[in-house]
Amino acid sequence: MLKAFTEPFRYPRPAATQQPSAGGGRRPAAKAKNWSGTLKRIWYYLARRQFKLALVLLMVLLSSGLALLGPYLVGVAIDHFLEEGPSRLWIWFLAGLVVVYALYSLTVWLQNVWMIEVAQETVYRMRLDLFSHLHRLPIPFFGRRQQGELMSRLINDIENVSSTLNSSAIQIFSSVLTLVGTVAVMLSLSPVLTLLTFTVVPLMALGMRWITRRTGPLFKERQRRLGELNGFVEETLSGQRIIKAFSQEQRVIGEFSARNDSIRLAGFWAQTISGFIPKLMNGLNNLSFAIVAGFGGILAIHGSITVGVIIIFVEYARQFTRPLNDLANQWNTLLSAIAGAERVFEVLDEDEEARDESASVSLDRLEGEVRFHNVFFSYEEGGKTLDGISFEARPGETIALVGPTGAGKTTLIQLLSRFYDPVSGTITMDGRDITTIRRENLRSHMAFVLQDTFLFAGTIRENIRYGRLDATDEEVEAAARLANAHSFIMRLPDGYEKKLETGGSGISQGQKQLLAIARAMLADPAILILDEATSSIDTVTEIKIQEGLHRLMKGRTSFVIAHRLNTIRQADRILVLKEGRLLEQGSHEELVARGGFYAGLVKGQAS
Ligand SMILES: Nc1ncnc2c1ncn2[C@@H]1O[C@H](COP(=O)(O)OP(=O)(O)OP(=O)(O)O)[C@@H](O)[C@H]1O
Repeated sequence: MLKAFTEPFRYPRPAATQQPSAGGGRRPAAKAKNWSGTLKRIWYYLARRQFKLALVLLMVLLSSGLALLGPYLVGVAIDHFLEEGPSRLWIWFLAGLVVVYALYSLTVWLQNVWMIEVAQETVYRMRLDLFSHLHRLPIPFFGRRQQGELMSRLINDIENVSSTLNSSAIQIFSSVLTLVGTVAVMLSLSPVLTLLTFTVVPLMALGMRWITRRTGPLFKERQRRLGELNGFVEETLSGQRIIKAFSQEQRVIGEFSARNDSIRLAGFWAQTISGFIPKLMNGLNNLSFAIVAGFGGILAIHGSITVGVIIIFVEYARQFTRPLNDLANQWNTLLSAIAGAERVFEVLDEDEEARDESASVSLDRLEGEVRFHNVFFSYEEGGKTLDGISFEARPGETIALVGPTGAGKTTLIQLLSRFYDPVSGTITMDGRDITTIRRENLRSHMAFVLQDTFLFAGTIRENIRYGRLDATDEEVEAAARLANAHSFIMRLPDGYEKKLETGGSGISQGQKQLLAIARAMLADPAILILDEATSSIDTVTEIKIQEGLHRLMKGRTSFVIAHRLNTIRQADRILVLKEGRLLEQGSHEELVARGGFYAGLVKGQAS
């Protein structure tokens, strides 16, 4: 059976420390800011397409070899014709060159196509892993993170990795190969001229070091700020009503502007400084060209090298600095991709919701008997959010939870659904410790109807069917009838096919509640969690909701966070919580007769 719905409880804001059992603890940030670790993990993804990758590498090898062969042929041809004079061989040299460059283009094209395939597969896996992992993370994790920021990791950071793998990875690899090959051939032709060409290398290395030391942190910072901006945008868009209601538009725009500006600044400096790289490389390239031409000419005059070798060197000097240039250009892209990948792996390293014990069971049926045995719980070390709670709910009973704000009512429910586990004490269902029941199975026996009903973008029918995905249309409508939702649905222009926007804008608060009841009805759970609406709903809808709830609660163990005297009065047992302690429990009459805290509350409400 599927869970009716895990509504967004009002999960409070970040807890500084986690209960270990909550499973939200972060591992030491060893992997973050760890280059080799991050690259290894990217490799782990790439290695899934080993065969294609091997083909790519083969093509890169071939293309790099062909790139070396071209200029070599030209040099050999020049020397040949200078020595032997004009001959018919030129046709063959020309044909050879055409073949070399045609093969070069073919191998480059093939490596690109295959690498795109590998890259797309890699980011597909990464994205899937991250999304699946996000859905296995414990609830406290989401209290600590902004949704938009997480989305930015899922979309922007992975996109960053994708574009780098698509283009830069090959380029970097082929640059290294070309570089090694060029140097090897240069050395074999003229060690002296090679050394002279190398004189620009230390300058290049120094320049690059100076630049990347500055741009690396800037790119990373920009990425981080971009993630935060995403979070901010998401938060302000979802909190539109509150922002408008409190006339905070200008403040929000001001804050956005400041954040936007900080990204602009980080981006400006990162791009400006890294923009020096091509200029620097170009300058040094020209310098090496001049060195080869000048000194090569002198060597040729002295007869220690041929004109052909100079031509080869001029071409190779360019080939030698070009990969360096490419490497330098790709460096920034690589830096930003590694920063992105690190941010993805950082989330992947978050501990998942603690795994179910291997001995955990799945129950087909649950009667709905619930017991708390001396349960203690705290969000933070040393606190006492729940302080020795013990009570029993027999199958089918309605338990009302009352008490002042912050008393621990929501927390008690969170423990029941195992979003958190007690620090000590046990919670049992049908006599079985709930930690021995698989979480998914446990939650599938529960349904939630909360104040703030969350509806997904989709039709009304789809939203009700969320309670049980294999329900037929007839079952969906029957559930809606029982929930008193059918008549309002039929009055809508498209009836059950009416499309709702995310959050269910377009229908009223009361109607949303009726849909939530229908959804829970369809799920047919043994245990119900109800958070009574505090907002005022018109009397007719209110009666409909009460009727619907009444039918829904029949035969199920229901926990109601109650605000209304009516509900409380009808409950089989009322648990009165205050500052985490269970002050009193009993029926309405019993508690009134006792004349304690509850009796005071009732008097207060009555007056
Ligand atoms: N994630 C959290 N981290 C730290 N403290 C929390 C967290 N959630 C709740 N608390 C604290 O635990 C206490 C109990 O909160 P809880 O939400 O259970 O109260 P409640 O009785 O449901 O209140 P209300 O009627 O206002 O919803 C409060 O003091 C609250 O501040």
